[in-house]
Amino acid sequence: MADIARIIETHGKSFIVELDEGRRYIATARKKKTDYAVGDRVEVGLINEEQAVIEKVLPRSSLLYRSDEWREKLIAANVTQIVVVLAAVPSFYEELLSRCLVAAEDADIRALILLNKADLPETAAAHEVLAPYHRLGYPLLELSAKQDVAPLWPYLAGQLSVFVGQSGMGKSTLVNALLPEAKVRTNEISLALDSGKHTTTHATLYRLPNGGELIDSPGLQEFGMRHLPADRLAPLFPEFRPYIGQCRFHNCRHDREPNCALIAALARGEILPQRLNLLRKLRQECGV
Ligand SMILES: Nc1nc2c(ncn2[C@@H]2O[C@H](COP(=O)(O)OP(=O)(O)OP(=O)(O)O)[C@@H](O)[C@H]2O)c(=O)[nH]1
Ligand SMILES: [Zn+2]
Repeated sequence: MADIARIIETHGKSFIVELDEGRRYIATARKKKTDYAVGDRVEVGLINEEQAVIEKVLPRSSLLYRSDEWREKLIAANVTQIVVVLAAVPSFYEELLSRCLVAAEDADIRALILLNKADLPETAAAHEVLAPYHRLGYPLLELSAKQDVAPLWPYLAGQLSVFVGQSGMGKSTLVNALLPEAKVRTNEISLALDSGKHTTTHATLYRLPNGGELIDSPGLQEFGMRHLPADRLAPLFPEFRPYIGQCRFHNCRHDREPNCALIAALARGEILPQRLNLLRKLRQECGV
């Protein structure tokens, strides 16, 4: 009978899987075309004390992935929350945040906007930029990973959270502060699996002392969403939902059409220009 395990680390085509009782194995996929993500529950065949083969993936409650022109890349499976780590310095891409929020809506999971480096004086200006997103209904938490991560604990309890962020936002500092036994980060198996590669691009799942779990994913610079059908995009912006179906043309691109409900809402100051622009951009990326 096959054993059920969870993927807790991904290293390219190699994985570390953990059985429910806690035993860990290095695993590879039976099939050539691997499409597994950290957080996936999988059926495995055990080869010996250290190695296993992944036979198949079990149904996922959620899946986060990104796609550019050429390929799709899985970010994490079965997560219940995406934590977008931002900081005032270096500056962050507001559009990347918005894309993460759209991805969270699509995956039907929570999103938390985390403004790190609150000890820096530039944080007040960054907070101003983020306040409109908070008004859309997304929680916004300000803290300093270097000083105190305690305010974050209540948000993580009972959730499987994936931390995403651009390089330099302090994601590693944050994860290390949440995991006092940070030596797990550089366990020997992981180092062996990464050897010979220029960068460590792996994602890792950690258990937190308060019952939550977190996935530390590689730095995110781009978030392509070509996989989303154009007609499904607008509802992923919660503040656009009241206007959907109100445009004159049912296939409105919300671009230059007359009697577009979103353009009218923008003119009345009811929606943000950068959000409508992102919707248009995502539609264009889909080729519509
Ligand atoms: N002032 C201040 N600096 C911080 C804080 N958290 C992290 N930093 C600094 O920000 C820089 C980047 O932190 P990292 O944790 O390496 O950032 P990262 O997001 O993991 O970036 P990559 O490793 O490039 O993916 C480091 O110099 C940290 O010391 C904070 O709360 N306050
Ligand atoms: Zn329209």
